This record gives sequence, structure tokens and C-alpha cells, in this order.
Amino acid sequence: MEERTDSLRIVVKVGTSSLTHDTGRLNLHNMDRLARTLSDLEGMGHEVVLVSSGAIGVGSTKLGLKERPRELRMKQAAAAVGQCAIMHLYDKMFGEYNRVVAQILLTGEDVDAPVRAEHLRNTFESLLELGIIPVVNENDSVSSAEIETGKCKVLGDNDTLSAIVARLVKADLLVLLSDIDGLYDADPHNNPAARLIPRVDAVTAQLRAMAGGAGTWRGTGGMQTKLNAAEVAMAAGVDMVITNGERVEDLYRIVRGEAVGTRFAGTLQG
Ligand SMILES: Nc1ncnc2c1ncn2[C@@H]1O[C@H](COP(=O)(O)OP(=O)(O)O)[C@@H](O)[C@H]1O
Ligand SMILES: N[C@@H](CCC(=O)OP(=O)(O)O)C(=O)O
Repeated sequence: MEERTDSLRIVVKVGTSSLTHDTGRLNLHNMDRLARTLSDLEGMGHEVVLVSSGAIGVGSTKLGLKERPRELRMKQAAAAVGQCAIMHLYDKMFGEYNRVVAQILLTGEDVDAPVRAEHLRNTFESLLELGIIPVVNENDSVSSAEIETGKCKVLGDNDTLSAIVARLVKADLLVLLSDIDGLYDADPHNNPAARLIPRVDAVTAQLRAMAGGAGTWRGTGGMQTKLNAAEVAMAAGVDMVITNGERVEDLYRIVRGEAVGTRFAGTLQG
């Protein structure tokens, strides 16, 4: 495999399960390692966009709710509280590494409407030009179809959102940090003999049959939404890698083109 040394534009998506403990409280260790690694990659000359979930989960915990709310308006209230808490921490943590972050909250319409999408693209370009790390999430407090049903035409989950962002900014690479090492031929939580699939060249019906839903109460889409993301990314010529958020330092190896997790081949490889 050819080693890459040039500067890449990278979109990294981190899920709620990597940002929080099983208790629902923030996983400060993971967040700090993420901030440190992404800051370092930016220092190496790469451009970095972070797509971060966690607003509803973190907000629910901060509000003292016993479980993730079921009612839409409560989810939206929790997201408003959680988003603020998460950004506060990112601002502090990235600040420790001398980096500036910016918040971008999106709904389906924002990327669907050409004029809004153009504004959005310009904003991303300006932020990246300034060396700022944009932190993106769904605008959960104003969108509804997205959180409620996951059936929105454009968005619906942060896996797909991250692929749409990667396509919008013409990224070289999209990395999904999950609570698992990659795509297996069956859900390892139900099948201990499941084997990791290191490389995917096309999302087929056979592959879809291997992908199940979320593994924990904190995750939402599972592998199904990651395959949706892969389809969007691959069609746009963007390589996508699924890897474990517990080993965020693997990002260094991934940008060098090394085999880590599951790589969905876009443009980086022949
Ligand atoms: N074929 C599969 N390979 C790997 N994981 C799978 C598969 N099918 C379902 N899963 C589940 O997907 C989960 C990861 O997705 P999710 O729960 O949404 O977490 P995250 O938001 O951290 O990515 C895994 O913990 C696993 O239980
Ligand atoms: N936008 C929502 C999360 C949506 C989502 O896809 O969550 P996850 O499966 O944890 O990546 C939030 O911030 O809570």
C-alpha cells in the first residue's frame, strides 16, 4: 500500500458512545485524546473537520434524566443543553493545544438548498483557511424528522451527516470513530466468531445483510447508517474508514494510508 505524506482534508466523526461512559457522563479522557490528536494532525498540515454527536446524551445526563428522553421536545431541549456543554469542553480542550474551534449546526435543508449549501461551503473554506477546526452536529433543537424518525431525505444521523459534510467540503478522507474496530461480517456483540472486513469496494446487498443496528443505548445508527454514509462518501470519491474511538491515535496511521479498521475505498487507493 502506498504511503501518503501530503496534506489531507479530513472529516472525523465521533459518536456518543466514544464521548461518554456507560453512566452517561462525559468520557473526558477520550475527548482530550481526540482534541490532542486532531490538533496535532492540524499542526502536521492537514485540514480537520470534526463531526461530533453527543448533544442529546450529554444533555440528558446534565438534566438528571434517568434515560434518553422519548418525547421529541424533550430530546430537543436535552440537545440544546448538551450541545452547549460539549462545545464548552471542546473549546477548552482544543484551546489547551492552541487551537480554535467553531460550531456549525446543520439541518437537512441547509445542505439541500443550493444557496444555503454555497454559504456553508464558503464558511467551511474560510474557517479551514484560518486554521480553525469546525465542529459540526445536527441542529437537533430545530430539526424534527431527523431525530424522531431518522427518515429525513438528506440527514437523519451523524454518520450520514459526516459523509454529506465530507462531500460538501470535498474531503480526501472521512473517518468514523465508533465503539467497535470496524465492519464485521456479523454484529460481534451477538456473534463472537464475527470477522473484521478490512476493505470494502462496494456497498452490496450482501454487505447490508451483515450490518445491524446500534450496539448500546447510547449509539443510534449502528452499522446500517455507516453503510449509508459509505455510499455517500464513496460516490463522492471520498475514502471512508471505520475504526475504534478508543484508539484515536490510529488516526496517524490512517492518514498515512495504513490498513486500520474497515476502509471503504474512494479515491485514495487504486
Ligand atoms: N456487522 C457489524 N459489524 C460491526 N458492528 C456492528 C455490526 N452490526 C451491528 N453492529 C453494531 O454497531 C455498533 C456501532 O454503532 P453505534 O452503536 O451507532 O455506535 P457509534 O455511534 O459509536 O458508532 C457496534 O457496537 C455493534 O454492536
Ligand atoms: N445529533 C445527535 C446524535 C445523532 C447520532 O447519530 O448519534 P451517534 O449514533 O452517537 O453518532 C446528538 O448530538 O445527540
